[in-house]
Amino acid sequence: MADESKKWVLMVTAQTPTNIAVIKYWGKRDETLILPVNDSISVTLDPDHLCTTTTVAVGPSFQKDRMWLNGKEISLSGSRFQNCLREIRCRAGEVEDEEKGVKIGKKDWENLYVHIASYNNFPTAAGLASSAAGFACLVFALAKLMNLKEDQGQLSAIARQGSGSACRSLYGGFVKWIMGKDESGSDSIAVQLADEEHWNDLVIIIAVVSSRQKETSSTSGMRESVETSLLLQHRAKEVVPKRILQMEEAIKKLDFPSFAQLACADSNQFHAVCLDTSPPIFYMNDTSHRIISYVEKWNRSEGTPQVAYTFDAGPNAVMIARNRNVAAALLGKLLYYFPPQEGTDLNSYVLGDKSILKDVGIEGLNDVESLAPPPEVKDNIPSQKYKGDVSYFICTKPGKGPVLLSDKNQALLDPETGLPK
Ligand SMILES: Nc1ncnc2c1ncn2[C@@H]1O[C@H](COP(=O)(O)OP(=O)(O)OP(=O)(O)O)[C@@H](O)[C@H]1O
Ligand SMILES: C[C@@](O)(CCOP(=O)(O)OP(=O)(O)O)CC(=O)O
Repeated sequence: MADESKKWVLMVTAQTPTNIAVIKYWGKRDETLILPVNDSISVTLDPDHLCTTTTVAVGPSFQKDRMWLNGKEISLSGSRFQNCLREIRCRAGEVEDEEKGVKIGKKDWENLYVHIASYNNFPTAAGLASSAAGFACLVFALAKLMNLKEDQGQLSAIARQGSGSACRSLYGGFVKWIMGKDESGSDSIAVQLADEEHWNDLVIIIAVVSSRQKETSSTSGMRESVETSLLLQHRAKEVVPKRILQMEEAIKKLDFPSFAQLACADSNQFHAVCLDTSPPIFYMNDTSHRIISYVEKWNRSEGTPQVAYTFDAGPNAVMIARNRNVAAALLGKLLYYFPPQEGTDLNSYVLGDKSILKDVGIEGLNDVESLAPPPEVKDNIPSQKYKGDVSYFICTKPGKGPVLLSDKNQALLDPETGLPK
């Protein structure tokens, strides 16, 4: 290794997307290694709208491993962080930086500490899978810094040990997490089914539903389901294996009706498993249920599915529209039912790809107020509005996998000190 009295810091910055499962992971067969009871399939979301940026650094002056999340120092003592760090360190390779005169041998990594700074461009722990993007980014960035020779699949097996769903964020587009059979977990990895260009008609609208922080984390919720739900056993053994094959086929053929039918059914079954858990777990709320009814009614009135919905362990709705025209119509309907609270401006109510607003013909709040009631419900139920029940919407699309950011200005750590900027 280079002269330790010399001050040097080597850094890598990466950006990693989050993902939403369309066939859900719910239940572990091994809690420590995070091995699931069934395969799952997800769509990676566009990192322009939802992503984690992480800078990792190494330097001889660092006294211990440290991490800052969204500007605040957090502890790395938890077993999930420790497992990821251990798995990466033991695979670290040689690194040479001629410019800085630094040479790090394989063995040197055991005596070097890392600094990690990470930033989520969306709310952390709000049910938007920050842990998925976060752990995937941590593993991806450290693997680059430490020159791991492992391929993306092997990296996904390390990210999996931070948070199960994180393994799917190592790729863009459509991703399958293969549950694997091996007790070591070596075959429980993510693979890409299709890249983000494959089905580029799809548009995704997320309704972030107002709620208190969730009472049951995914980790403890799925543990309770494994212990008490018979439906979970049936789902993992009989239902998901068939659905996985059908979903793969639907994605391959760009078959939206099948895709939507499978995604909605799987989300509903996952929430049924939560209800079948003792004591029952309620992740969705009245707003979530309303959104399901609106989408179901609209799909039925059109004769073929226009929009798929899916809900993770929380009340937020993720809606996947078959194309941009449908997404614009969907956003119009959603804004009709869930207008913003007084004092909220449109700019902070619709986030992400705001250009869809123009397609709906909405330029300001006045236009939202004058939206016509969706025709499919006019005669059936009074079209009541639920002002303030949605915190905000995010318009996005399927996106790419992790990338390295070479622009030094995007680094979150100071290149001289290795401390947050
Ligand atoms: N950028 C990040 N880097 C590393 N770890 C992160 C990052 N962001 C979040 N995490 C980890 O994930 C935890 C939050 O996970 P949690 O499952 O509670 O919320 P979520 O992933 O946002 O929501 P959900 O799992 O319901 O979709 C944080 O406490 C932290 O440990
Ligand atoms: C409902 C889900 O979002 C559950 C995600 O669970 P996590 O990956 O957050 O759980 P841990 O592995 O315990 O960290 C479905 C999914 O993403 O497949």
